[in-house]
Amino acid sequence: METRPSSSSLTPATNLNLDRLKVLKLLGKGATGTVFLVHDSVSDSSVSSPFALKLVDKSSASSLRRARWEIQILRRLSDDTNQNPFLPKLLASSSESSEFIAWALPYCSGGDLNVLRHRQNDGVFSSSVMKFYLAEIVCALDHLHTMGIAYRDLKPENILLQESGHVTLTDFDLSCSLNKPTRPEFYLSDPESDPNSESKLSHKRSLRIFRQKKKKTKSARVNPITRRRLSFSGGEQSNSFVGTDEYISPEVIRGDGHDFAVDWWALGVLTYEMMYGETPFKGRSKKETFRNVLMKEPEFAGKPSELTDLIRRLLVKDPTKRLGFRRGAAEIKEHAFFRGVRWDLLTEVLRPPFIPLRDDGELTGKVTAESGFGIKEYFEKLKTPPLPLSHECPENNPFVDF
Ligand SMILES: Nc1ncnc2c1ncn2[C@@H]1O[C@H](COP(=O)(O)OP(=O)(O)OP(=O)(O)O)[C@@H](O)[C@H]1O
Repeated sequence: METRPSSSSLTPATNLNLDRLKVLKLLGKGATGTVFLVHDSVSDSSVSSPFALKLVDKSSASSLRRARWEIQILRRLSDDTNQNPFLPKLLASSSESSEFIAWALPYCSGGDLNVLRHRQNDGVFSSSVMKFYLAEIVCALDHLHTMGIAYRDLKPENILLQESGHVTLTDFDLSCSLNKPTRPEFYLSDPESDPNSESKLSHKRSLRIFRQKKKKTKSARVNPITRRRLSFSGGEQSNSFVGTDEYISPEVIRGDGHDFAVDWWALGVLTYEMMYGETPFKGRSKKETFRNVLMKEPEFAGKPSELTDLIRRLLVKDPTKRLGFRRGAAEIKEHAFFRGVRWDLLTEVLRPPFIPLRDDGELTGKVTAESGFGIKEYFEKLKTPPLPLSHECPENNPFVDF
């Protein structure tokens, strides 16, 4: 009998049976969850449709709360009749076992934008590559904001590349539900001001000099800051203290209450990092980073350009004066840097700058249905002391990344 591919037959209503899933690979580990590439050993024994499975250990009450919230957001995104191509779909979730809460997502085989940036010459993207990724990210944020969701965790590590080379935002546990802004101009698309700046980039040359002037500091941006006050949903603003140090906005640090404009601030930080290979406000400590976010203006190497103008307008400390505050994504889409982008045709017309190589062997060769580990077995194994190195065979051992 022909077996049905697993991920294509999953729906958000499907109840995943964790006992049938086999781990092919560890995809990542964040502050709350562990993400595996898995396949269903019964319905997909030939490993034709593997998918990503995020597992969260239920022993931490806050992780559990955040996991349930993330599933709720993903379900909303999946139920939306007008699905956005740059946001993930919930494929299925498992009924909660005593130990885990788990859900399935489409596998993004291209890794994340942080890894991709480090593979570039000088560790930065060209302006045209940035335009492609930023346009897709703006579309994804626009869609979330239209649904009343502030994302609040934009950073390169959370921007994954699909097999097609297009982006997908991931990790929604810090997002929150807000009422849509009541200011009427938010819904207008009237670009009375054109924030154009005509000068050209002489970017890479000045980048080296600029970097020499800056001190190197250690990266500490994996763990989101814990909430001061839990508020997943509420009114027009949220007061919770969330985000990753270098991406956090001034209004969040001040505890002023914040809204969708925090995502446009983070877009400014992201754009800066894609351009210069480092974030604009990073200090030697969290305290110094926060002081910089509140007080320091971003430094730009080289001549002013449309790109630096965009960043400058996004990194305005006062959220009410920030690009995107008044009319949302429309203001950003109208910026000169995005001139020529066909926003309605992003998925069809543009050829993504990088297409992940399809490594079939990775999925079906070295680790097969027979050799894949069960989820529970995987975690059990982690609790036992490792074998001496001489007994390990790294090529076939999916635990090596741990
Ligand atoms: N659908 C996917 N396809 C491929 N890799 C994925 C997928 N989802 C997540 N990952 C990988 O797993 C990592 C951790 O996932 P995620 O960010 O959702 O976990 P988290 O515990 O919520 O992280 P954080 O510490 O940022 O809150 C990601 O950075 C990415 O490398």
